[in-house]
Amino acid sequence: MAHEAATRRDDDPMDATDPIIEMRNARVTYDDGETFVLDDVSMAVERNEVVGVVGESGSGKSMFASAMLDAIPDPGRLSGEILYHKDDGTTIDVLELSPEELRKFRWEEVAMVFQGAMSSFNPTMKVGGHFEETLKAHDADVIEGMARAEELLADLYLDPERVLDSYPHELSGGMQQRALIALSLVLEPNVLVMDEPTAALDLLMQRSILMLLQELQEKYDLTMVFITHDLPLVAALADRMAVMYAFDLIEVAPRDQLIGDSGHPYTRALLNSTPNLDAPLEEMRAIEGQSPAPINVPSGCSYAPRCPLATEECREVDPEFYETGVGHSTACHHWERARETIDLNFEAVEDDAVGADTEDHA
Ligand SMILES: Nc1ncnc2c1ncn2[C@@H]1O[C@H](COP(=O)(O)OP(=O)(O)OP(=O)(O)O)[C@@H](O)[C@H]1O
Repeated sequence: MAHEAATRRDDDPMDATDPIIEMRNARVTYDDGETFVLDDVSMAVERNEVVGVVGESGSGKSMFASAMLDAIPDPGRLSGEILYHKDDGTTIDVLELSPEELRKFRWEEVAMVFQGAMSSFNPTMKVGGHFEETLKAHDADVIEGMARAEELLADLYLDPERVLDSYPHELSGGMQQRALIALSLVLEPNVLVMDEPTAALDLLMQRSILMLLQELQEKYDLTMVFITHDLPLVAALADRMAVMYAFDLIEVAPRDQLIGDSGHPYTRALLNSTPNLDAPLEEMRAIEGQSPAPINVPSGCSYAPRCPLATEECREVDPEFYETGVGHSTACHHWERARETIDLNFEAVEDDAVGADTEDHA
């Protein structure tokens, strides 16, 4: 068979030389295990890398992000293992932390920023109050911490004095979101997990924030996990990309490989359905059919009912990951045929695309 040359992988956690977070067989259920909205997901995140996680709405991206911090919204239940490797070489088993330990972990090691800053801020408290309250709650030195807050706000091209002295509603959406990113970093976490952090903002502000995140990542050696449905947006920032379909990862690869040489028919369809300035409109193709609800996930490959290459094998055997390139894992029995027969019309994203047209940060 065509794919025999590839190594079949049974070790789900993707290879990593210096992982900071390892998710092993993570599952989330809201109905005592009848259905799963995160279904046996394993992935390692390398220290200092930027991982972009993409997928259609409802594919489980938020569950993936929240699982890293054991922050699944109630009454969801998370099982599996989340390991966090500290700088000092010790390892934290996140799902075994006490509520108090978890509270510290979430700000001091791994911080999270969600879409819609407005709902994260208390509207009756000035922005400066949020920084002070956070520092006090973690027994941090407030004077030192506020100096750090000012530096972070300035890093994000905000006027620290003005922003700290403002109520959240006095700031624009883009300023609020940047203030929230500064707040999430005030306790010097190593990892920043962002779930659609720019979704509510206009295109220019999205690009601008991405450029600032890139600068922050370099300045503070951050590891970033960026969740979005907007593939071109995160492709401009990510070192590695992961694609989710039906509550599971289906492909993980270095950014350029995922965009230029993906092996999964779904990833290729996703790329071809993405609005792209370089591709003629007539080449843009919507993905036919719908992704399954948790109750209807088919057996075998969950993409098989929509896949032009599906065979009996796909309907019967859920594909493991195949190693389809260096650091490139693809959960498809027919990855070689996908590359041969499904043409791509998505042009690779220029690295400097993030910086384009972003002079006005305010
Ligand atoms: N509180 C809940 N109870 C039951 N099911 C839920 C709950 N929250 C989310 N889900 C389900 O979990 C699945 C995954 O949701 P998730 O929010 O992770 O998707 P997503 O890919 O982030 O989508 P979006 O891009 O729309 O935010 C969906 O089918 C959703 O309906």
